Amino acid sequence: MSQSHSYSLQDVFQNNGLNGTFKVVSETGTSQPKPDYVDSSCSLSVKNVSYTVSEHVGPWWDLSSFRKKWTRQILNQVSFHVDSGQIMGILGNSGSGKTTLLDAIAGRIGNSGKLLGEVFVNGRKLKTEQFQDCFSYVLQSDSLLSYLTVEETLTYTAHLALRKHSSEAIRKKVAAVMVELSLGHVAHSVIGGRIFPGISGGERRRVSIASQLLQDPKVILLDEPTTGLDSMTANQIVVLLAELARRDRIVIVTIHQPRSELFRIFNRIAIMSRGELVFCGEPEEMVDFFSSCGYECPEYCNPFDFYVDLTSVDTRCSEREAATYSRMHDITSAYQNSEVYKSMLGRIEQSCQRADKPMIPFKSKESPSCMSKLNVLLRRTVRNMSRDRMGILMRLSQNLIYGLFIAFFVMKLDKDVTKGAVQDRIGIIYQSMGASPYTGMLNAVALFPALRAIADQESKDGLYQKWQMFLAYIIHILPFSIISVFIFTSFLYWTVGMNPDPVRFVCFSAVVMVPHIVGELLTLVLLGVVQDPNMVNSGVALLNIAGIMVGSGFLRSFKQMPVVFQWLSYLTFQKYGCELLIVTEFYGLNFTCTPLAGLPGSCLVDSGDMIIDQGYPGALSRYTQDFLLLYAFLPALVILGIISFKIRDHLIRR
Ligand SMILES: Nc1ncnc2c1ncn2[C@@H]1O[C@H](COP(=O)(O)OP(=O)(O)OP(=O)(O)O)[C@@H](O)[C@H]1O
Repeated sequence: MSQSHSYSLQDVFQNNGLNGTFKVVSETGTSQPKPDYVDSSCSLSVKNVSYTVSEHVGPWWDLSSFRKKWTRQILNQVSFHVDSGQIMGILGNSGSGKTTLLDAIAGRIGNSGKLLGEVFVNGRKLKTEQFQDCFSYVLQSDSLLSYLTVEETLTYTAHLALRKHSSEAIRKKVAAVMVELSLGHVAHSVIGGRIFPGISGGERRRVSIASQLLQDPKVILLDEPTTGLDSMTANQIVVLLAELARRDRIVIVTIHQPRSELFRIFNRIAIMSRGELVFCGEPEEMVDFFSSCGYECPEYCNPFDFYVDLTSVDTRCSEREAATYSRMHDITSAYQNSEVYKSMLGRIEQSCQRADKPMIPFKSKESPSCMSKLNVLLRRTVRNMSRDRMGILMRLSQNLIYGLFIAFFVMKLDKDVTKGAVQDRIGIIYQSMGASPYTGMLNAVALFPALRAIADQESKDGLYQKWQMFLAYIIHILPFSIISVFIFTSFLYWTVGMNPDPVRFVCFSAVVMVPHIVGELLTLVLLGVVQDPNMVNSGVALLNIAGIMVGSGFLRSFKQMPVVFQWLSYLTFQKYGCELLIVTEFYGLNFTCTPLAGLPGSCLVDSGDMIIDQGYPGALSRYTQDFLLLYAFLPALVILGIISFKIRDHLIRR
């Protein structure tokens, strides 16, 4: 049943007679009558949800104990019932299982453990594939693009979620959601990030909630929405959530220890400890229940703090642990024998037994086609990046800066063999092939993890799949990669005086482009399956070092290499790239020589063709083939990336 009036903290304090200090015992009788939600348009029942995981007994280096496993109970027979129009707060100390319970309800728990129990919406049992379409889930951390405005953020999300809506309808929807969450005044402000200011933390939280509201969910789950906010802002967020609930929705929110003013904001309060529901009921029922157990909340004491402390298990020493565990256990048993518990079980049965069960209210899900999603993701990523001046500057200049180092070091290439004509040219080729992947890698590590976090969340919301974000990212970096490599090669090639043939310059640039893009692609592929960007950094660096060692033929000629390395060299892009650059630079080049006194044979090499024949026999005839094989690494890595991000779907649970 929806109610039209809105709440503010002030209203709540006044309605409840709460003027700063909290008097639990004397206030219980004066509470306002709760609305009757029995005929609500939606109900959520959670029945006997348990979750267990197997854990190794010992560390991995102690094999005998590592092989043994023990079962850990994370959730134990949790049941509760909520009707629409209600907000339920799940309280509990850290590690009590609040987030796991929310994940279990939302169907996001993954398959690392064993999940038992059932979730019903309107008395109908949810099937596995229905969870995502039924619940909206706001995670503890906001994953938003820093350079977009609030309005843009919501508009792009709406475009990803709602296909059948026209642009005008989406504009109206976004405007309505912004009004509902009081975001109108910051509609054109950028979200902001760690290095530049944007909207406040509370406003960011509201944008995250607004993104979920675009699909008109009936059930909204929020994990710690007040974490990291000052208490005033935290209270405002909870009041706002209560307001959303009053508009015919179910809101379930985990919260550490809210301020006492919020006591009557919640229609249901659940307290968790060690994976068990120690209590779940209305605030007044909670006070009565704990009083009947002999634990009266002292006057002027925050009841949330008091009851959570009372039911927590203190693990600081074994005696305290035994005593507090026993107390928690006694309270849980008392709750399971209480009228509150029985009446809650009755409501679950009532909603499941109803003959005229309403349909399950799914979120609006008119998802666009794969290409349209890719288009929206691409536009969103480009818009975000176009405002990141430092990011663009970094992308465009890093190769050039590297080119400056080389040019400054080499200065001018000589034709005289004894003055480094061969060695300096090979050095430039080695540096161009060996260092370009690093700049690509640095870009990906700096820019992609933020997008990956957003893709993780939005793919869980069913907006698109993670690999689509990967593709959008690749497409949007391509022009930057091409321009940045051309700036690098244009400067280096002509400054140091490489082979002065424009066609060769284009070939040189086209070859150097590949290691740069491969470095970025390889990093993205690994970022799909490895969470830690530092590990990815090290992995790509090592792969690149190994590749240039085996593939270039500079450190050891191919003829001298053990056969296994000769075969391995065919798997490296450096083999084809170096061979191409050697031919591009050395073919048809004639050297001069000033014989060095006391060094007979210093003038043995007189042409570039000799370098090719001796180090890379047949390279000239393989020129086109080498180009094709080099460029084949790009689509191969794109396909690997798609596979990697599909694997990520199974790896990332929350
Ligand atoms: N898949 C899992 N494997 C092993 N342990 C797990 C798994 N999921 C959760 N846990 C453990 O279950 C306990 C409850 O975790 P959960 O994140 O639900 O707690 P919480 O109440 O939300 O804590 P906090 O308030 O600190 O976020 C923790 O000790 C956590 O380490």
